[in-house]
Amino acid sequence: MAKDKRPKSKPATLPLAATTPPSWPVFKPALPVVDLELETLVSEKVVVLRSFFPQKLCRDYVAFLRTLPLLTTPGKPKRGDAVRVNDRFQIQDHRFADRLWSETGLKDALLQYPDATELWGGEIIGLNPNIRVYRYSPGQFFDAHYDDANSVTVTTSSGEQIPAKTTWTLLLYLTSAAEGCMGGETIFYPHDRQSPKEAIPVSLETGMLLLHKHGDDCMLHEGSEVTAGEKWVLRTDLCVRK
Ligand SMILES: O=C(O)CCC(=O)C(=O)O
Ligand SMILES: [Fe+2]
Repeated sequence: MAKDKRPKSKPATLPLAATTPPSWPVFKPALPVVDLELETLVSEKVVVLRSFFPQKLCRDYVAFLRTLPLLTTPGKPKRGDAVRVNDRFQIQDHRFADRLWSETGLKDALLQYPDATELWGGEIIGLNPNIRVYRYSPGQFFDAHYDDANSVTVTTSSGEQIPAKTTWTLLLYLTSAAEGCMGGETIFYPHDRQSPKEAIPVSLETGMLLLHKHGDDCMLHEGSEVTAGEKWVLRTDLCVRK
């Protein structure tokens, strides 16, 4: 199958992953700070929630994330993997995934969507416990690739473990031009080729959460090169019951 040869965003290999969840800062002020409204950028493929995190909370998060042991991605990827040059931290943390899901207004905002089950690819139950933090400094980028759907277990706040699969990628931008970060747009290519004419760039916006459909319906996309400042992103995925 041709699709299997597509460059993928690969999970970091396990020996590089941290094992003790960090003490993520509390969500202060209490979230959400605005009425969360889904804005569609590409029909059925890319949506955003602006001001998901207020600017102050983003600042607190970046200050905290700086203290984590981020690892620079080795330059040369394995065949079939996308070139990703950034610093990252990865942790399995179902408690933080659940906080992001149920203590921020995210769950309610996504469930409110009129055709929620159809749009999200099933019954949404939470976020992927595989939490990733990216820092891109000037010259760093994430080359064009597709994100895979994965099988995961979602642990709810009551401790229930639910077999799930990921359907959409979640990116939370913690910096933007407002903090001096230039470049770093997430760029989507609807026709499987990196054509500048067809590019749909999404500019960084501090506190904006972006969701894009992944798996078989994933659009080719890249994190373009950062040219000044730092781009900080939290990454997880939306999960549906399997
Ligand atoms: O950093 C970005 O803008 C894109 C990140 C991405 O594509 C990924 O995490 O798979
Ligand atoms: Fe991606």
